[in-house]
Amino acid sequence: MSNNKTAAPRSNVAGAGSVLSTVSGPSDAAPPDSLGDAGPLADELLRKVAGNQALAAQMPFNADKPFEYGDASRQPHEGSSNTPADPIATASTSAEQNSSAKLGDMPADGVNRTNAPLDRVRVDSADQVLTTNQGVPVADNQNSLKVGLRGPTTLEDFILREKITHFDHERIPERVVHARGSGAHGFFEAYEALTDITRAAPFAEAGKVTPVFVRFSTVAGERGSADTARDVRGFAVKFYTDEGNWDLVGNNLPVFFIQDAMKFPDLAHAVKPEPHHAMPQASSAHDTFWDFVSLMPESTHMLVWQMSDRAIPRSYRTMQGFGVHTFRLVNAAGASVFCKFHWNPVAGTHSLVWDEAAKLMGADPDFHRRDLWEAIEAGAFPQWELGLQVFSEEQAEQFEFDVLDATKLIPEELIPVRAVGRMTLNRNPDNFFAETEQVAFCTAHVVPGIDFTNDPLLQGRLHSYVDTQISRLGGPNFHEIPINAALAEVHNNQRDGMHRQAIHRGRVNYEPNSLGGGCPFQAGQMGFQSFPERVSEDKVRGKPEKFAEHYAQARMFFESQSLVEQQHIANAFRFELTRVQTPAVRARVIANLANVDAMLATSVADGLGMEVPYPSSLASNAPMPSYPLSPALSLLVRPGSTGIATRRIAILTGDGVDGAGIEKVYAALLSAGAVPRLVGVQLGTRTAADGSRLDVEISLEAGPSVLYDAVIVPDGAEQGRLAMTGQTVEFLRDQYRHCKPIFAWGGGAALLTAANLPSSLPDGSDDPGMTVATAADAGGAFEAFVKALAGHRTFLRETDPPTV
Ligand code: HEM
Repeated sequence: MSNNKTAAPRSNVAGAGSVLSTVSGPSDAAPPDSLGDAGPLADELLRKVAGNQALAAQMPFNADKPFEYGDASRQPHEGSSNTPADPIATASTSAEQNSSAKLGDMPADGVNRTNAPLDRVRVDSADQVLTTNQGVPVADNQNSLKVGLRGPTTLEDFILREKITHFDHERIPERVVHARGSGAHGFFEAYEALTDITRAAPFAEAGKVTPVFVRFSTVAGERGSADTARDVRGFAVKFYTDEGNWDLVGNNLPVFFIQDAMKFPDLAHAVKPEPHHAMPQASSAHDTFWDFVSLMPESTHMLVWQMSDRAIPRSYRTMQGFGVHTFRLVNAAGASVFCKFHWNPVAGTHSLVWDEAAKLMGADPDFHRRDLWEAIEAGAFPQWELGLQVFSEEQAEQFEFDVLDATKLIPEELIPVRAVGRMTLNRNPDNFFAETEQVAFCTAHVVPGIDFTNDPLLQGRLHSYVDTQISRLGGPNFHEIPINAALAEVHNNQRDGMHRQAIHRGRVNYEPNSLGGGCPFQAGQMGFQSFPERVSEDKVRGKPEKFAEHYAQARMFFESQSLVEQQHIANAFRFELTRVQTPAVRARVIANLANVDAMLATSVADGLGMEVPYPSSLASNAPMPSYPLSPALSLLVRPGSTGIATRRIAILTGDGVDGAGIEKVYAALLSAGAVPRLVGVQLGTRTAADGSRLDVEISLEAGPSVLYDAVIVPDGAEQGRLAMTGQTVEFLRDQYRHCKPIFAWGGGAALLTAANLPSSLPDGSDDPGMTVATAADAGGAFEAFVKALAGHRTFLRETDPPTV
């Protein structure tokens, strides 16, 4: 590496002058030759960063600038430049960039409906006098009232008693399922009017904007459990529509374990910690879960999904969402079609690998919560397209499966997904408890234009949610909690109950009446009208014949996966069943898998040291349907369109590194929206080879490999010495093992050698995720690294069992 301090800056980095001025090293330091040949991509990125003071301010090349772990600390939630005080302004900017929508357009009455229910109740206590809950100013919040300084505390001390009493009652029951979650505000914007198929308000016209609140969750773990457990993720969206709240309470998998609500309590009991010792936490890898599902072959399709990488998403931002059930859409004329709802992430579908997910549970149990929060704070607003699969009842009758069976999906190749709008999450909650914890979703919350089908799982859900919320939220009035309150006006004759907030006036709380002006009146045709489906059947307990086929779609799903995804599924079954102590349970699961795919059953059985048992008997005599492969079911077909934005990159930094080279790489990554971090053995200032100083932002101990999507090992004569620290070697080996892009230039390559990382793939071919360059070639190599980063991972590195 050249460190020519007297040379003039090279022309291709001259644009970075304003950034370079923040360097605390010698003022005559010139950019090094190594990255001077950074190439057009890096040049363009550097030009961007040079003109962007906000980015420049994030550069860690000034020893006086304090840095803390976490991006949120750089962009304070309140009043940050990325979080305008008026979220409508944010929404406008974002929407204008993404479409022709006019989100700034307020209704004629000028009411900001996006935040109205929350604005009413926001409290900011800064610079205010401390009071009791009765508004009495508190003179001393440090000392209780005593008889003498060393005497007993008086019962009279109402200030102490009020404070402690409130504290004693601060916890409410957690959700019986989906207890662990994270929420965000945003808006949905329709691409076009869908009035031909539904009168639902969000689809009334192109560009129509509807505020939303979204809560993502895991299912099995308790409220304080880790985010990256292998689990289904909840994906619940509350649309605050002009005609009341519509809750689309979905998951990130399009099918479910069971067909009938009757079995839901059993399913939840089986997967939750076992009742005698309350273990394991947030894990399906235990006997009671697999015992139950092995006896419920209808769960087989869902199990293959749950063992897939979809159950360990990289981020909430990179997972799909599904309404799961078949719903009805109804237009103003009363005509109805069936519909399945899909959310497709603009950032693409990306997942963790299991070893990484397991390590993340310790390294950062809040990994997904933090990721969502930081992305929104940083202005990288997560987005999803809403897609509809619309089909008629006549079409449904032709399908080989029953659309009322939630263990089946409709292949996209059979009914295409039509993109109808986009959801953007652009504001974090102000208060976790008030918003994310108290939000109450319910499948029964539909609006005119959306209706139910007879799916027996959905029908049970219609009851369950409000029922549980009455106990979780302490009575029947939780619809008045601001996060749950409709933006549409609410008028009815319901009164009283625990925690009633509204003060209804007048003597009339019944209808019809003549004393209150007859109000509120019924809306008739304007109101919600259930679709008048004709039903004429015997009352029975049972299921239709098509519900009895449990394996064909599981086979379609498995065989539509790429080889690496198939291997991950087999490995996940092996892991979970290895944790199962009862051999008969393992055998039953594999007997069910034998009906899905022989390779899958054999692979899992091999992994458990078992023979493949005889396939379990089928519940239906009808021939098993044979579905064509459905390529849309692979995660790999949705790379997304946000490039490397929000990816986290560790730059291993020791003394004697190529300081100017690091600075250029850092600037280029920042400019592309990525999140580079200088990672070192410990915090403090490092002196680069050119004498400039670099502030290590996080230590290897506090910022282990799993927190990063990629690693860069810059040039430096002493970089190889970093390998003397076990943490560095572990860091690099985990990056390699988790198939992440690795970029080293110049002396940095010595560290890869010291960590014993293979230089080629197991089959001997070049590893596209491993970019090693001489100092002179580093610029071009950086582009290759960025390409690998956009491609996420190099799964071809994987061996089973791992050799690294
Ligand atoms: C009969 C079947 C089901 C029953 C009885 C049931 C019941 C429940 C209950 C009691 C809760 C806690 C609600 C609360 O305390 O606010 C819940 C949460 C949730 N359920 Fe279900 N569930 C069922 C099936 C499903 C299915 C099939 C899906 C996905 C399509 C789903 C998605 C969710 C989600 C996303 C949440 C969390 C909502 C939030 O973030 O607050 N559930 N479920």
